[in-house]
Amino acid sequence: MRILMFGRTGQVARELQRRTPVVALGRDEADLTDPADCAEAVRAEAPDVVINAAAYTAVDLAESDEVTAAQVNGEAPGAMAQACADLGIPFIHISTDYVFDGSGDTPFTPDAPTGPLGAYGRSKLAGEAAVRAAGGTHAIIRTSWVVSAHGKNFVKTMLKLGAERDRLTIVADQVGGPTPAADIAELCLAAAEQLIAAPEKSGTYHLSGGPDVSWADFAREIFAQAGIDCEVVDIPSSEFPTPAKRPANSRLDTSATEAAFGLPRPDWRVGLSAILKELKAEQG
Ligand SMILES: NC(=O)C1=CN([C@@H]2O[C@H](COP(=O)(O)OP(=O)(O)OC[C@H]3O[C@@H](n4cnc5c(N)ncnc54)[C@H](OP(=O)(O)O)[C@@H]3O)[C@@H](O)[C@H]2O)C=CC1
Ligand SMILES: Cc1cn([C@H]2C[C@H](O)[C@@H](COP(=O)(O)OP(=O)(O)O[C@H]3O[C@@H](C)C(=O)[C@@H](O)[C@H]3O)O2)c(=O)[nH]c1=O
Ligand SMILES: [Mg+2]
Repeated sequence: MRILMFGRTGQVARELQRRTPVVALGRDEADLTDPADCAEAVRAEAPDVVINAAAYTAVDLAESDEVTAAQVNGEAPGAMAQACADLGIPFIHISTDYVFDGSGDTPFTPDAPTGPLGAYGRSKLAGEAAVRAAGGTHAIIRTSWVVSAHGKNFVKTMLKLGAERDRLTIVADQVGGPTPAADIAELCLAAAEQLIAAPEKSGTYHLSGGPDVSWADFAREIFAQAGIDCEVVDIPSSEFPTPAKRPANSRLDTSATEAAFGLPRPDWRVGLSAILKELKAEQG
């Protein structure tokens, strides 16, 4: 299976490259602010499958830079998907829990109504629509709270802040599933393989780690596993003002993913322990 991937340095992009040979296009080879260039890259490589692991992920920055977010997260995936549809190859795309409005307290199923609260979520929702509109074989994998040993994520932030401070205030009224980038990479590869053989599996799927947890409780588990002595104090989102509003309920129903691809919902506490081990090994 010859895989072309957009993204090289991101969390999911790195985990994919650890698992299998891929042609990975970094920003220098394909800039997602130039959607036509991305489509041309697909046609030039003519692979068996394309995975898009690149995105504009700066949630707060997107509020004041929505034009760029819309190009990178909306138009570029649409152009990639159209090029894939023209070639008759599957397109694997990653989306987010932030397409939902965060209402209620039950997990969102893939067909639940969307309603993004901010510019990042709107741009990702536009990307989903463009991928579907291209009409080709595709998997849109919505995930949440991505963590890994590399790049920017909540685990890395907590390890840094926890070493500097003996007390942190963390929001406790946003609940979701932390998801190791490694598990997303596994699902992308399973989906790529299976969509080639069974294009009728095209559709939108959810993957998040379990159990669902608040950011505050996630921080507590990070400190417990890392052996860091830092008190976590629960606060409401109103006490942590940010440019972008985040959904209170980020729970994703992953049952259809398990049924279609045979991958069980990952336990993020196991993934977290692997991430901490990897970081420790790197520090020597
Ligand atoms: N991070 C998270 O918590 C979540 C992420 N997701 C989704 O998962 C997917 C993977 O996310 P993740 O691995 O965390 O992302 P990262 O933020 O770790 O990496 C993003 C990647 O996109 C690249 N990129 C950004 N802008 C451009 C551009 N204009 N042209 C080319 N490349 C660009 C970055 O390149 P460079 O290094 O050069 O900046 C980087 O390689 C994305 O679709 C994201 O929306 C979904 C839910 C949660
Ligand atoms: C650093 C810090 C954060 N927080 C809160 C802010 C926020 O609600 C929560 C997590 O902060 P982050 O900045 O990591 O969150 P954020 O960047 O919004 O993470 C999101 O990224 C995008 C790309 C996604 O698609 C989402 O699934 C989600 O992972 O923790 C505190 O309450 N106290 C703190 O000291
Ligand atoms: Mg962030």
